[in-house]
Amino acid sequence: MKVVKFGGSSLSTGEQVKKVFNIVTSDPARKIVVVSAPGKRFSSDIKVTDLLIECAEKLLNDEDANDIILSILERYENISNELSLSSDVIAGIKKDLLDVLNGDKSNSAKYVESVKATGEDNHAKLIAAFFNAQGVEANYVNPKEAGLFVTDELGNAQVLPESYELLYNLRNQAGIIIFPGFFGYNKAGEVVTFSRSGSDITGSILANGVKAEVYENFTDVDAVYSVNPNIVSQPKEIRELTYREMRELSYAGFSVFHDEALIPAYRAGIPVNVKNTNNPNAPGTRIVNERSNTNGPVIGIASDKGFCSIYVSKYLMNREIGFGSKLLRILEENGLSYEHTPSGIDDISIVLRQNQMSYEVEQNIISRIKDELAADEVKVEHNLALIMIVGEGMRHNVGTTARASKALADAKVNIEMINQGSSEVSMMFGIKEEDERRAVQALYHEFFVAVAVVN
Ligand SMILES: Nc1ncnc2c1ncn2[C@@H]1O[C@H](COP(=O)(O)OP(=O)(O)O)[C@@H](O)[C@H]1O
Ligand SMILES: N[C@@H](CC(=O)OP(=O)(O)O)C(=O)O
Repeated sequence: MKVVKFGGSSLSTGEQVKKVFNIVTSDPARKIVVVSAPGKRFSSDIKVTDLLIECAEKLLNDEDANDIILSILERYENISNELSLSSDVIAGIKKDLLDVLNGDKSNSAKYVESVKATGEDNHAKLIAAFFNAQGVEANYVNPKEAGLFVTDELGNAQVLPESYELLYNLRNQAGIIIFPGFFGYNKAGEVVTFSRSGSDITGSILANGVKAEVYENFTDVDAVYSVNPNIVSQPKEIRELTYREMRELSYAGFSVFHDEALIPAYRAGIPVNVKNTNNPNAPGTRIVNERSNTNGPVIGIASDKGFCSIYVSKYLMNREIGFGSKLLRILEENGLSYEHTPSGIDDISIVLRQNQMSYEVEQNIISRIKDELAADEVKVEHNLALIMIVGEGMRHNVGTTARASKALADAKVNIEMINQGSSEVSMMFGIKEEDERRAVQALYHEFFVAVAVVN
């Protein structure tokens, strides 16, 4: 049995849904189909999920949301018309959406969650109707009925372990299962969504629950590329990656697959196959426990913007017991999570996502570190990009840091910090955001031979 997930780009029009139908029905093992809300049809288009969030926020502010409600319904109507579905389908979607929009607004965050989830929920119903109209038995399955229970972290849900056993029963259900991605239910029976792009997570949880032979994740590219194709044109395709490599790369910026989506599949030892809905015969990329092919120390280079670093120096920091834990406690007390902590003998930097930290919080942290830890110097540097070079081969290869540093120096990129991950399969470089593209292109050139770059 296979679990297949189709992303928003794969389901953005009726034509795309027809491709999905052909892919699913071409292989009887494709039994569980996880779907996203309609995504972008072209690059400047707006995802239905974004329209829903804007709509919910308008209604919470007592603003007129009629135009946006019409735009959302129009997306489903266009798809339904292209698929020649009966008008009942759209009538059902309209009723469901309006019921949720007119629902309880006393807790605004929970209200937004319910509205957001209708994107996937209604699309799953529409797609099930299309399969049935083609004479193929397919059933929409609601995550609550199936037992997909999650924590109460709104917009950042984590699966509860008991879900896996409950989801196993999906194996016994007749016909093809059309399952909405992106959300589950808390113990109180309320909708809670995963973080953005979280339908990938739903697919992985289901693959673990039903002990699938493979989790196929269909998107709009032929493979996971060794670098973001928006930075380097026609980059090298990756045939096989380990879970660990993919986790590092998706965490560090490969938006093609959600970084949290690997864990459930990994725990159950289920391979993940990233494939293209628009070219399903291409082999795609397989994510597995161990890979055989060797292609140099580096398999991929990922990057992401929006970080800052808090640099703290104090003479004899190395001898002060508990310095690190006191420092991290100050962050914890300000509700901040951190990404990396490169350190020296007398100094340490804490790298974090800067959108978590307001100006007031930043000032508070600086003065607390100075006062409570008697630091000699505290400096916050903003607008950093992190570049992650990843590859299992790096564990046994001593020259990688030198090659990367030289490539960056030749491209006139100043390295603000370096961190060798303890996993030994990754190396992180902190640089200024404005140097990101140049740096990634230089590293790609160094590790994957000369190719054309996108300016
Ligand atoms: N290393 C990479 N390999 C492949 N695609 C990448 C990579 N990094 C970023 N992407 C982007 O990820 C996109 C697919 O992810 P996403 O838009 O979330 O798809 P979906 O709609 O299927 O969920 C690609 O179109 C590509 O622009
Ligand atoms: N629709 C949700 C969940 C998702 O996974 O979407 P996509 O498959 O289009 O990335 C979002 O936009 O976040």
